[in-house]
Amino acid sequence: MPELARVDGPHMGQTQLRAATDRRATLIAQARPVIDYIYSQIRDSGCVMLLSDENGYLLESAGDTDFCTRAAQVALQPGACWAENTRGTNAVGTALIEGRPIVVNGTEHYLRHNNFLACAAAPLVEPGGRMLGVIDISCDARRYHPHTFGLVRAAAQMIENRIFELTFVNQMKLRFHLSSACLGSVMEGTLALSEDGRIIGANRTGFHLLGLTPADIGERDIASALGIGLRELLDLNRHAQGRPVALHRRGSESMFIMVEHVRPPQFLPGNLPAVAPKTTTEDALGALDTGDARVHTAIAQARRVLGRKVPILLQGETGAGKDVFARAIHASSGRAQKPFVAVNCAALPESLIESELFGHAPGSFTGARREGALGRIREAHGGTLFLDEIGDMPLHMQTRLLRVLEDGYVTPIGGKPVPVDFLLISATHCDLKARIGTQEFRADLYYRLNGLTIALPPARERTDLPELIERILAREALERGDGTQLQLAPELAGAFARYPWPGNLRQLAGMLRTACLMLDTGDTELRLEHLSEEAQAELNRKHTAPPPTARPVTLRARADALIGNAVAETGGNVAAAARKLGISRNTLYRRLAAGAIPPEATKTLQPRKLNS
Ligand SMILES: Nc1ncnc2c1ncn2[C@@H]1O[C@H](COP(=O)(O)OP(=O)(O)OP(=O)(O)O)[C@@H](O)[C@H]1O
Repeated sequence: MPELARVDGPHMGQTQLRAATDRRATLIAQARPVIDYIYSQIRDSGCVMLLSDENGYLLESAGDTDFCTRAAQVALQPGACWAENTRGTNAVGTALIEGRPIVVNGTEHYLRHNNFLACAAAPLVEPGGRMLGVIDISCDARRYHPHTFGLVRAAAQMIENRIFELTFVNQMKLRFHLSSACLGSVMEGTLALSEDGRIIGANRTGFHLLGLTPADIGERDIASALGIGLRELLDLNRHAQGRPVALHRRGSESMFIMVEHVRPPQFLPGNLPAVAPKTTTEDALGALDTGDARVHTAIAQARRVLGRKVPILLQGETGAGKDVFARAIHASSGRAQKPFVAVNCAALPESLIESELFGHAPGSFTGARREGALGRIREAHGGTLFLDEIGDMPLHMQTRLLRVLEDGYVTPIGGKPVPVDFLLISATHCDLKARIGTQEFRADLYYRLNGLTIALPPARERTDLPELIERILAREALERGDGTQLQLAPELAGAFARYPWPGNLRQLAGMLRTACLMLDTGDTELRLEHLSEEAQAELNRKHTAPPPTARPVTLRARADALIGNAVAETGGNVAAAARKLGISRNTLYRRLAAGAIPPEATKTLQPRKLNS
């Protein structure tokens, strides 16, 4: 029998434990209901159920008082570390190391004083393959029943499935199993699919049933995995009207499938649907609920995590309202009285971003402020940190940010680590997964930011433009000081309905603001003539049908053409072109750098402007 090594491994104090649980808020929020449910089935059988983090620190427990008292004597309780390198072979630590479910019974424990335990544990892995922690059921070795191993594996699968659903809440999902009875159960395989049928995520059963590996995610499409294309799959599913469909595969067993395809209602130019009834909720998030189904879903998602420290990733095109949405989350949360600190990662020069974000100690480097600087992260302490354009954060800053998010401490340049507490909301207009693929963005940071992804629709797809316009006009009227409700003339309303709004709500709000300024005193109707000449031409250009073309025109090509026109028309003045398009200069620079520029406009651009 091995000698008794260290009786006590590392143990966190109450404050550290609180900080550690705050950092794993998403994991705990998804694990807690499962722990409560499974424990309710095994209560009074002399056991404890435990959740550990990815380092083996126990975070949560639910157990029978008598057994918990015995377990506490060997530190089997929240705060203690059960990593294999501190306590030798044990279920939590060994499951972490081996990455598979395991039972460690009685004398199989390395430490003699743990030999009275029987522990079954299963690792928890997030959709991207990163280890999140372990779920464990421990009891007295004399009372161990093999069923416990099945229970703990089922619990792990339930938790992983919950995390999967949260991660891909807005994506099309394919649910499948070899048995139709397993569809809708914890055993079903699930794939998250992009609109063009690429596999962007899979749960554990999904990987197993289709023989996928993490390297397939983002690479393979549904046709290569299941032998049926997306269109065919959707057709089959439509005909099945909610019933499972049997898919006969050559050389493999038949599979039962169901597609969950939540497609938002489309904005039909010139045919505005009726506006949904106004919300009666008066809080900041409720005020954004102006009748669009996708925005309504986004608000409902945000509400679900209000009050919990779940990092939120806002996704949407430039000007779609991410900043406004982030502020509304903050204002509706319990942190509303604390600071809301917004940082535009694309706007910060790379040389300043480190001290701006993390702060610096007095006199820590040449050029530093003598009194030092707190840094934006610490300024957000107690409140919300909003990292806009997170996709543009330099890689080495991503590493530092990841550390802050993992440790809950920020280390100013030349200073010591300081604990920080903030709700993190980040926003991006770009496809972070694609940036992970090109190694411009860290996958582990992506998963850390993405406790919940909320997608905001572009203006052209919103079904509530009339309502939004009404709100913006009401605000303008208030600012004018007369409070009279302004209206759009039918001709202008029609032009707005047909226009695709490349600059999204920013462009819409900008146009309305200019028009309001042009109104004569006493006039309450906005007409085309109140818009700038540029805006009128822009709206008119969209009235005319695009010239017939042999090749299909992609959205990207249309956007590039608009950008090219704007740059050409402003004689290469990037700031003016960005204003005209209603997008930020940074976005314009990015698109120009990506080649969104016709040769004739290139001649007019001055290099200084591109680099400024
Ligand atoms: N719900 C809304 N109601 C009315 N106006 C809105 C709304 N959301 C956004 N806007 C208008 O659009 C402008 C741009 O919004 P916001 O800055 O939130 O967009 P964004 O997605 O963060 O853009 P970027 O990616 O460029 O930072 C706002 O200043 C406001 O005028």
